[in-house]
Amino acid sequence: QIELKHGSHRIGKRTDAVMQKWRGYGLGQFIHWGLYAIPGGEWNGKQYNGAAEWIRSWNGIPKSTYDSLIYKFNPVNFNAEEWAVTAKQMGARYVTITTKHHDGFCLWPSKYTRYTIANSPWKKDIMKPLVDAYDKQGIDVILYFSVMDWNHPGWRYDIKTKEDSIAFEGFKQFTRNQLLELLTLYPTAKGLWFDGTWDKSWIKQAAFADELETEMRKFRPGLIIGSRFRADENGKRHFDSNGVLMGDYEQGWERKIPNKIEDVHGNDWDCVMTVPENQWGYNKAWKGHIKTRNELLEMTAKCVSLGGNFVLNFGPQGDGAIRKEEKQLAAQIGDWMKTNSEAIYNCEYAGLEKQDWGYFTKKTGSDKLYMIVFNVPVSGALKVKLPANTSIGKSYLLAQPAQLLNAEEISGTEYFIHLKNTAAGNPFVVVLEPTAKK
Ligand SMILES: C[C@@H]1N[C@@H](C#Cc2ccccc2)[C@H](O)[C@@H]1O
Repeated sequence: QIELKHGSHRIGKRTDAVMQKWRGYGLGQFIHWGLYAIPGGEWNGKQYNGAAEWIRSWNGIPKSTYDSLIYKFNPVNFNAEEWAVTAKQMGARYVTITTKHHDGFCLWPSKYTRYTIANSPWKKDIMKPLVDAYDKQGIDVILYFSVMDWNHPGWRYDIKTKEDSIAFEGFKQFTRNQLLELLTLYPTAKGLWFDGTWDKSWIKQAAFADELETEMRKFRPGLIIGSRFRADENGKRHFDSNGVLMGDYEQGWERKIPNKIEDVHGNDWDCVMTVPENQWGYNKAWKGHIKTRNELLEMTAKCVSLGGNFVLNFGPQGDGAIRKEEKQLAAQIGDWMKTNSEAIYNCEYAGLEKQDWGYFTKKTGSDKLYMIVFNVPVSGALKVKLPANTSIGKSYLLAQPAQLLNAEEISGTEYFIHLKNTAAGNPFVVVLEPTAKK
């Protein structure tokens, strides 16, 4: 055990109601929107190969040239209600929205910089109508905030000189001011999703970041902050020098999903995922492998089966409209969720051996089990292994509860659930109501 002043301040999961609600969300929406949506992955008429929201950095655009995009930000088709209804129809229970991405452009009229929506042709606050619209749909809001801020003169990748140190002190106060400003302006926000915290300059701020996290939690009791915000005094991120999770949930699952329960170390976590391979901001070219509805449903089921949430990213266009492909996916996912969300919402890891046909989830606070089936075996028989003292009381399709399925006991703990219809097609859910063995 290494003595730490700025490591994790809690062992084990948070048990309060706010975090218990977070744990049961199952499915969320991520929104990446900002100036980068205007070029949309193109510059001087040429597609560039990186992530659309990194075009300023990876495409080597001069600061003043990129910054002048602010004068073009006038999203005439922005409709907060429409975004929130799209998320509602998809079945999202929470949304994470970029308030400020790495380029430093603020979607709210911050007092601490001119590089905000207030100085764009749009002028008006974007965050307030969004927070209100999602609140109205009963979807909890998490505010994404990039600590790394390429626009601010005080930002440094590392602190090497006295000048760096003086500049970065100013930047640290700017960061604190903006975070307290966001918590003040949008008091219904349930959490902060931090990004851009990997550079040495920030990693060296263990004490400052620890104090700031404590201050934010005092300012907004119940605030949810993930493992990506700060490092401990040895520079350890996500997990401190004793291997204990920093923050309230693991934020490392970006565009990747754990494979087995051991990978999540008994922590809360969510996976944030793009529809294309690696585009968070709007990219005009809907290119490379675009994940299908079934792929995204399987990712959702896999995340919930391993005790996490799945957060799907949307990158609205520069004019504020959500692209049609994303709207279609939201509707297709929502269609499936209409029938099957009982196996996703307020569900957790079932503690059963994974089988080839798909994923188990278990209703929190109940013994009810769900089998989310993606791969129907040619035998039509779905294998289930239960704990020794448990048998299957009832089994049926969630979509047709009246039609009981035959659960054949193969051995003391193994059963086959025999499907009546083995036609492949849509993923479906079988419900198991276990009972104690007589
Ligand atoms: C949630 C996602 N994190 C951001 C990133 C990144 C990144 C990309 C390359 C190397 C290191 C970090 C993406 O721009 C998006 O906001």
